[in-house]
Amino acid sequence: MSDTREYPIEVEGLRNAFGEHVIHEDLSLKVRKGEILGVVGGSGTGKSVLMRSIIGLQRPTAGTVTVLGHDMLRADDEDEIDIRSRWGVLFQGGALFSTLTVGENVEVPLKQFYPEISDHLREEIARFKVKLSGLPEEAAFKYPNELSGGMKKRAGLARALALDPELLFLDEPTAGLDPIGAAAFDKLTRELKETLGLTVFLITHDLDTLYAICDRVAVLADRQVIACGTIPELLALDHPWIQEYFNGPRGRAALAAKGDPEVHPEHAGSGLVDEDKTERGEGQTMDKSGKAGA
Ligand SMILES: Nc1ncnc2c1ncn2[C@@H]1O[C@H](COP(=O)(O)OP(=O)(O)OP(=O)(O)O)[C@@H](O)[C@H]1O
Repeated sequence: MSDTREYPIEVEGLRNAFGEHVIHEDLSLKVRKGEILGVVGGSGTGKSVLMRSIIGLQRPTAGTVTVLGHDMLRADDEDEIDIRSRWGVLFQGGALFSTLTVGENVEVPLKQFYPEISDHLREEIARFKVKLSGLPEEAAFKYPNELSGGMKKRAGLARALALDPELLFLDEPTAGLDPIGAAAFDKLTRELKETLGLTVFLITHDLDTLYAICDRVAVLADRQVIACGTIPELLALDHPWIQEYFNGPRGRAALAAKGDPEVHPEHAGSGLVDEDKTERGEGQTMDKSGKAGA
């Protein structure tokens, strides 16, 4: 059964370090059910490490990560299998097995999590996911090296969707795609989110993607999520990185392509303040620089 909690992903007080190199310190983030959350930040700020911490590929040195109500750092094997079967991940570059066809790649998680499914049904499901990802059906029989960059991304997406996930993690899905291919991938992501009711954690450097499909954007800097909100909300902050990013020449071009980012009614009230904490009287306020204060 699908999860009904408001925040399927909750990260609190996260610390990640490689030796002396501290990547995250007291980082907190909540992802709302049904949203596409864009995650941005300069190169090396730890966007991928954050994603890896959430999906259990990176063990933090402190903090808690709760996914679909499960404490990821203390989950037993059974819990872990359950949670892993409820998310799909598209890694940078697609991470397809080069010796398997696209269809066989999509079958991998099906075999792993549902070994009892018959070969015939598994192949049918894989072909359906290939089509769902916007590839022609015959792409299921091709090997990754026979595909264009855009097709590889879609093949990776088909595999991420294999288990009908509730959560979808996308690490720079439009990197390396031409603008038309990138826009088509964005549209597909949005459509899939809406039709399948997905919650999407999307790491990107692509401003067009942020404007086109993200409901909110989390900004990583100074080892933390320094702000999280709609683009209009972020634009109201005068943090230097945020201003340079969204109001620099590329940001303005992306904005012009999209039109004025008015606050959508569904975003009203989705402020930068942690509403739950406010209710509990322990709210953080955000000063205009986007820094969380007491
Ligand atoms: N396994 C690892 N061992 C040591 N250092 C690592 C490891 N993984 C990541 N790092 C370091 O952690 C920092 C954050 O890396 P990460 O890949 O999360 O950055 P990012 O924000 O995703 O960057 P980019 O936008 O360039 O992809 C980098 O300095 C990186 O070198």
